[in-house]
Amino acid sequence: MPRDEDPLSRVLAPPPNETTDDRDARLLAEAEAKRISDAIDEELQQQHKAEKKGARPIKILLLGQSESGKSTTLKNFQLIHSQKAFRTERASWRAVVLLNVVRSIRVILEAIADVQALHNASPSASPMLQSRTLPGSRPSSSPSSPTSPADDVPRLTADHLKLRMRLLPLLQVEEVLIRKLTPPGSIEYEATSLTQITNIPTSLKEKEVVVNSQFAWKGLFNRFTNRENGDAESINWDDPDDPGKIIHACGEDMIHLWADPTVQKVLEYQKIRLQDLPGFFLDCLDRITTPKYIPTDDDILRARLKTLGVSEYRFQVKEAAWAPFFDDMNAILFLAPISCFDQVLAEDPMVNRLEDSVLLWKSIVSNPLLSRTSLVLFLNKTDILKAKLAAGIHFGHYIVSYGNRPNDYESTSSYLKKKFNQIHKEHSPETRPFYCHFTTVTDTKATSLILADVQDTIVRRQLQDSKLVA
Ligand SMILES: Nc1nc2c(ncn2[C@@H]2O[C@H](COP(=O)(O)OP(=O)(O)OP(=O)(O)O)[C@@H](O)[C@H]2O)c(=O)[nH]1
Ligand SMILES: [Mg+2]
Repeated sequence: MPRDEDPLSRVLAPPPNETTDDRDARLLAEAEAKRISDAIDEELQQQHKAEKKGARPIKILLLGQSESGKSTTLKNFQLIHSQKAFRTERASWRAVVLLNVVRSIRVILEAIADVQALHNASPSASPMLQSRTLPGSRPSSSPSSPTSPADDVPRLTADHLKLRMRLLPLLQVEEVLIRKLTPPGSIEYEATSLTQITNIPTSLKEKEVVVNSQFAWKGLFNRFTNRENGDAESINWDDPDDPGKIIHACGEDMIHLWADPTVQKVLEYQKIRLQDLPGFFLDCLDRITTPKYIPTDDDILRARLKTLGVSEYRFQVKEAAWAPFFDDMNAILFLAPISCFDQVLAEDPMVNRLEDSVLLWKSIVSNPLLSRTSLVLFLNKTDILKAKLAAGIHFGHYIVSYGNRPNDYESTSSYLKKKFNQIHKEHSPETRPFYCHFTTVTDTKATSLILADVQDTIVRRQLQDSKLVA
C-alpha cells in the first residue's frame, strides 16, 4: 500500500493547505497532548513503583441484594478508618435523614387515604381498593372478607383528615430533596421524574432515590454549609431553602400522627411495619424536627439512600512487605439480610427476598473465577429478625422447609447459617473455610469488632495462600 494511502499516516499527516497559524496551533496542541500522555505514564510508573514497594491496598468487594447493608458496612469501615471524613459529611446525611422521614410520613398519609377511600366506597366495590403492597412489606392477602369490607377497617375522624391536610406541604420538601440529590441529566433523575411526567403520585411503591457509587452526591449539599467541613456550626441555618424549616414546622403534627392509635391500626390493617423498613426515624421525631438538628453517627448509619454501582472498600495492609503477594481482588464480603424472609423483591414481587439472597450466594460460591477468593458472609439485620419474630410473624409460614420448628431467634438463625454453610460446602469449586458472622451493621460498636476480625482473617488467609506463614 502506498504511504499516502495508509490510513494512519493520513490521519497523522498535517492538512495539505495548512496556514502558519494553523500549524502553530497544531504543534501547540500536539505538545500539550504529549505533556498529558507523559504525565499519565509518569503516574503509572509511580504507582507501579509504589506497588512494588508494597503499598498495594487490599480490596474488599461488597455484594448482596438491594437493602442488604453494603453501604452501611462501608460507613462502618469509614467510621473506623477515617472518622474525620465521615463526620464532615454530616450536613449531607442530614438531607438524607429528612428525606427518609418525609417518605415514612408519605406512606402513612397514603395508608390513611386508602382506608378513607374504603369507607367511602360502596361495600361491594371496596375490597378491591386495598390491594396495595409496598415493596419490602409483606404480601398482604385481603384482610377483610368480601361481604363485610368496612367492618374491621379502622375508622378515621375529621381530626385525622385535618392532620393529613396539614402535613401535605411535606411532599414539597420531598421533591426539593430529590431534585437536589439527583441533578437533571443523570439516569437516576430520569428514573425518579418519570412519575411526575405521568402524574402518578410518587410513593414507596415506585422508584427509590438512587445515587451512583462513583458520583460525589455529598458535594451537592455544600450549599447547606458555610465552610468546607460540614460540622454543626457550618450549616447555613438561614438558608430559606433549607428543608429543615418545613420539617420543624410540621414536627408536632408528625409526632401526633405517628403516636395516634387509630393511625397505628390503619398501618396494621394494611400490614405496613414502617419500623422494619429502611430509613425509619419516626421514633425520634422530637430530636430530628428540632430547628438545628444534626445527625448523630447512629442516624447516619440508619439513613437510607440506594446506591447504583459497585461498593468496594480498600485498606492498606500494615505489614506492607507482604502486600505484593496479594491478588488483585482479595475478598468478597457477602451480605444476606436474614430479616427479609417475609418480603418480596421491589423489582419482582413474585420472588421472596431471602430466596433471592440464597440464590445470589450460591452463584458467587460456585463461580470458578472466585474459587480462590476469600468469602465472608454477614447474616445481617439480626435486630429486625428478632423484632419480627417477637411481633409474631411466622418464619415457617414463608420458608416452608423450616416446618414447625420454634419461631425464635436461636432456631431460625442457626437454621439459616446451616443452609448457607451447606451451599458453601457443596458448591465451592475448591474447599475453603466458611467465615460467617451474625451482624447488625447499624450497631457500630459490635460491627467494628467484627470488621477488625474480618480484616485479620483476610490477611491471614492470603498469607497462608502465599505459603508465607504456616
Ligand atoms: N435495623 C437495621 N437496619 C439495617 C441493618 N443493616 C442495614 N440497615 C439499614 O437498611 C437500609 C439499607 O442498607 P444499605 O446499606 O443502604 O443497603 P445496600 O446494600 O447498600 O442497598 P443498595 O444501595 O440498594 O444496593 C439502611 O437504611 C440501613 O440503615 C441492620 O443490621 N439493622
Ligand atoms: Mg448501597
